[in-house]
Amino acid sequence: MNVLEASNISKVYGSKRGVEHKAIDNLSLAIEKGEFVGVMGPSGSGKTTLLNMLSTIDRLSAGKLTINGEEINRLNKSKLAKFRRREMGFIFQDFNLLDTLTIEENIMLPLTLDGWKVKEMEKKLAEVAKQLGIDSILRNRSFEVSGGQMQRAAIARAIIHEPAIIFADEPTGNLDSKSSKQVMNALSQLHQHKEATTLMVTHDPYAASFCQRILFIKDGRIYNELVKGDSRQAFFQEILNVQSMLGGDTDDLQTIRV
Ligand SMILES: Nc1ncnc2c1ncn2[C@@H]1O[C@H](COP(=O)(O)OP(=O)(O)OP(=O)(O)O)[C@@H](O)[C@H]1O
Repeated sequence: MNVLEASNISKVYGSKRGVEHKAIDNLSLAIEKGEFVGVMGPSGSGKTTLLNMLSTIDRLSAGKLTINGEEINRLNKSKLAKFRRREMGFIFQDFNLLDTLTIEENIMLPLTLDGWKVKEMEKKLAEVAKQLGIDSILRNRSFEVSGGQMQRAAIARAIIHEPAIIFADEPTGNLDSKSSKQVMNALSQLHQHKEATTLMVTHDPYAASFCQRILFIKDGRIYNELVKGDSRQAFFQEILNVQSMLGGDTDDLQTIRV
């Protein structure tokens, strides 16, 4: 079953001089339930635009987007806001935790906004905190814990309401290699044991090697697709090969830490 289906979607940006720029060009993709899909591509290829379109933050210029059976274009503003809150989880590069709240208050935020009972929230909190190995920091504030712990708390917040799909934007972008490994292990565990469906945009080939499938974007179109076999190390090498064919971010090639 497909959780997300995008058919012939495009995004056109206007410019000050009236010249239009097609950042996403007639692109189609589908994500099955439980899949962990990565999106990679050189700078300016359209990754952020695609993520914003698929996560309903940006409207499509053309095409059709269906998530969990719901055609997004047909939802009005308030229904879309509710749909996004219930059916989507977000993980950002800079964690986006509120530092006036404790870690546990941050994690429970999606449930608080949805009016859950305290007992039920606490039960769910205990479950996700255990999964992500952050039980011991729940009473701390975000500035009292490490980057890796902050990101694992952000993952807990993204999954606590069991959304249909999780969107992750460069989740390891602000982390050292040890924390990146913990965060990517946590995400792939969720994918393996909880059937969480995830779309992750990343420049980091190491992080991407935890995905099941990578879509490479160039000039707003899908340039190539890689599917992981049995070995993450071999997949990592294949990702590097496609990246070098695509050109662009030479910095990415320095992230060799299989
Ligand atoms: N709001 C906007 N208005 C006009 N053009 C835009 C806008 N946002 C992005 N673009 C253009 O669309 C193209 C795709 O940009 P996008 O940010 O999606 O690329 P990206 O692959 O995420 O890049 P990076 O890896 O550097 O973040 C670029 O040419 C960019 O200049």
